[in-house]
Amino acid sequence: MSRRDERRKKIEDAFAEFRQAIAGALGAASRQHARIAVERAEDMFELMVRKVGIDNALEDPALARTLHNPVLGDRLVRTLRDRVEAFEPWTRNGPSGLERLVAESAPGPAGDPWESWLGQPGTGDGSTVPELWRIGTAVVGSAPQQQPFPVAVPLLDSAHLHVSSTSDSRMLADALVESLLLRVLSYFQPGMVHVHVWDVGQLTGSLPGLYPLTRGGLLTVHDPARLHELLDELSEHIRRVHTEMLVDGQVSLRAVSGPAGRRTVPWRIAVLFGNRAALKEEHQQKLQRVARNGLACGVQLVIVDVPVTVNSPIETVQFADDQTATCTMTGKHATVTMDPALPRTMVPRACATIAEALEARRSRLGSFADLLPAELWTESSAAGVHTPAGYYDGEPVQVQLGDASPHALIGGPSGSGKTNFLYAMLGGLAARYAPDELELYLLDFKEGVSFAQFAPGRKDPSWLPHARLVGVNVNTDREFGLALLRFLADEMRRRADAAKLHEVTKLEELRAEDPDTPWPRIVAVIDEFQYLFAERDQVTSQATALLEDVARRGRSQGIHLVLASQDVSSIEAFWTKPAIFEQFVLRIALPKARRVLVDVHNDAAVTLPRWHAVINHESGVRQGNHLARIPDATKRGTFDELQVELWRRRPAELPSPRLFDGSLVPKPADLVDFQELRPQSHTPTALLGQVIDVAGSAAKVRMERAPGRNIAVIGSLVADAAGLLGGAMLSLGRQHEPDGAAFTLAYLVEDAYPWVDAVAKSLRGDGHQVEVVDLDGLRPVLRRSADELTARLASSSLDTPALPHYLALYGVDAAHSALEHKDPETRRSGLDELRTVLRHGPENRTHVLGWWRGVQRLKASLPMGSTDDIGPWVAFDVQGADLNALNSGLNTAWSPRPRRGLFFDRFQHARPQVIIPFDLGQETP
Ligand SMILES: Nc1ncnc2c1ncn2[C@@H]1O[C@H](COP(=O)(O)OP(=O)(O)OP(=O)(O)O)[C@@H](O)[C@H]1O
Repeated sequence: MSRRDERRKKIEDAFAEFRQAIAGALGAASRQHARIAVERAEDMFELMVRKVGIDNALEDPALARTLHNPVLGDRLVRTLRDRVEAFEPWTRNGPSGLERLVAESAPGPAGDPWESWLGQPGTGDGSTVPELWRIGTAVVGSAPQQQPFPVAVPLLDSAHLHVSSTSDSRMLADALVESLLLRVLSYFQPGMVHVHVWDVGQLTGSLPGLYPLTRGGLLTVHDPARLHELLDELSEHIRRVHTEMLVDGQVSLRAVSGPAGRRTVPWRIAVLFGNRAALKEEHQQKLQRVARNGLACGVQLVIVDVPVTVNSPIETVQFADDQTATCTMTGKHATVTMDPALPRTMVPRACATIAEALEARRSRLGSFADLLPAELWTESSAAGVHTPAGYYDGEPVQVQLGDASPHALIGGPSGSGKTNFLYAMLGGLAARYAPDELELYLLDFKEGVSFAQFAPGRKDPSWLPHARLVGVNVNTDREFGLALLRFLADEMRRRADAAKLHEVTKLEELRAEDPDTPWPRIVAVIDEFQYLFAERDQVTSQATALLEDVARRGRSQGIHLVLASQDVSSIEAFWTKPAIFEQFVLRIALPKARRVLVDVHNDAAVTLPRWHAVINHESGVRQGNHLARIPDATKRGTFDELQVELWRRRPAELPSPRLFDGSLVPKPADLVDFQELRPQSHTPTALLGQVIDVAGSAAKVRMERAPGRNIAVIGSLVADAAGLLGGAMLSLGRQHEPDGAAFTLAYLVEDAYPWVDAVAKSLRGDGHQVEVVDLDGLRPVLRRSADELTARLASSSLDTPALPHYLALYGVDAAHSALEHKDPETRRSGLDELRTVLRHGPENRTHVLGWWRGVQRLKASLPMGSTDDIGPWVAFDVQGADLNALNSGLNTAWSPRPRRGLFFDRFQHARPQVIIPFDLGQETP
């Protein structure tokens, strides 16, 4: 073989080898390709099956052949196995777990089949609210086993409900809403849920089965053209809840009622049926506002076929044409089948039963006893006090005194029931708050004894443990109102000081910072308060200033005023004092009350039926009106029984309330100040009667060794003067040991003798030396005293202690003519001697306590009419102008009134004060 052939063969072999190699390579590649192609097809198959879901794939006719391709068998098995694995926890626990959960979260009518509850009125009082409400059952279509599980949705405080349907499934949507409403209505006590229905298409027709509820006011059907009215009504309700209930920073009604509290404001469920067309923009906005704020205020929306977007929790149920539904609660993979609709004939019957039960409840509820809590004295007054005072539609209507409504104004003509209202309110409060949480100061200017019940009485020894002061018959003693206001202002300052010390500003904070000190809220009631402002005088101007102070600053110190009046003009006068009036946020108008509410725009009181009241926590504007029927709280077996029960529970150490009865005149021994007098070495104090103050203190004059420490009583009536002089002498007697002082009693008018005699006997009974003289005997007494004093003055023995000597002269002016007579030897008259005693006596412990029957008569006894020697005086039936002659510049506007004296001690007082002289037991002549 030529070298050339040889080379060619090599080349050909090489090519053959190459081709073989190529062929081999190509063959391998195509095999590889075929394998990859099969694998890819299997992957694609698996992907597709997983994507459409194995359950769908199995049912898809287009896939039927592919699924039976043996090549893909493995993948199918793997997918099926994976699905079983993936669903395993769900299959094991899901449906049964949900069953359990729904049973727990949707108890009773919220979740049970209708057979067990439909037709029976509910009993829930709102203290517990089911978290879920059952609507049907669902299955997860993609699950290996189609185990059904219950489906329930959140409602009421938790979420609104949005239902959308197609025209074929709308009936199901209606049935769903009806079932849910009946579940809710049958869960709670009748009256706790009010339903509003609006249907864009029809005035009647939607939810016809619920119509019997309209009878009890539980269902309101709204005009299709007036959606705005319904939405405004709901907004107004939300606003009210915010202003009246969520006043102390709570965020929702649920938070206000607390974990165990009964709901006092009924839920409002508004059902809106649309036609899938969008609402007008204006309605959209209103609806969104209601949706946003409603849940916290017990307003629930159920929106059917109204396209909305709302920015608040909302549950959606979407019906498909095939009558199944999906809902947000279960997600789109679960297919929900609604529970069957409630039996058509039973729904109206069930609703009628609910309405009847409500009516029965309304007629049953509403007595005084219903105002009281199940347990007495359990509430804290830290943030304020509240109580129902009446009923509207069988639901309690609350009154509140707290930061938001600090003070109350009550108005109504005579006989309209103001006193009864006060009893209802005070009963409710006293039953809720223990006496260390709430103190009451009760003052009635009316003649009569409407508050006397609260204090211990002769027949009924019980008293209201919260009452610290009860004032009755104070009609002319306006000073007593002043004293109460002054006491409140002082207490307010004391609280403000304590708050400052703890670096807080409000009572609530002070209580938290200082838990060991009782800081009760104080409610001060003044019935017929207009008497306080009855005259143009100092009492009125002081009362106005004090009232303004307490009204403005009492709010933060837990001091609340409740003022009642039947008098329109007094309330009108109040309007002219806006600084005061504006603080009276709580207004209570009884039938025909005028000017208590905002007059022009709020005439609700005019048409108010008997025994009703408008309770308004918004300064009387119309939107704030709450009508309430007030139970009889004054008949036997109401407040009186409660008081006995509370009295039995009172803490042992609690003192009875101080009773101020304007018709009573105290005996010396009635006053604590008198009881506490003991013999002592320091300056004695004469008690002249009772000051008009909250503590019931005595009017006191310290009998110092100083010029002017005599006491003058001016007036025409012996009873007044004798009560005063006698009380003073008896009180002085208690401060000296027997024989530690000399007492002279001179009756210079006959009428005074019985009093003088009684006082003398009493003093002698205590072991004192008492000299009793008549007109004739006075002169020697004066002479002796004057001589003694002159001698002491001359002998510079001024500092050696003299025996105290008290001369009570009854009717000094009656002795004038006798005293004017001059002694032929000494050329001194009795008057001269009297003047000597008045001038020099006090420094030597000789004090004159004299009664003159007029200012001029008194001045006639004094040298040149100078009143220097008379420090303290008490005037009875003397006009203010005459008194100015005693102390120029005093400018006293004093209108005399029976058994009251005006007391002034220029060394002690800035202005005179009214006192009640003692009753010394003598018949008034
Ligand atoms: N809610 C009520 N239910 C039944 N009776 C009532 C009710 N309210 C008041 N009464 C009765 O009406 C009468 C007058 O009531 P009350 O004394 O409370 O009125 P008032 O406005 O305080 O009148 P006044 O100012 O003249 O004292 C009383 O006999 C009382 O028992």
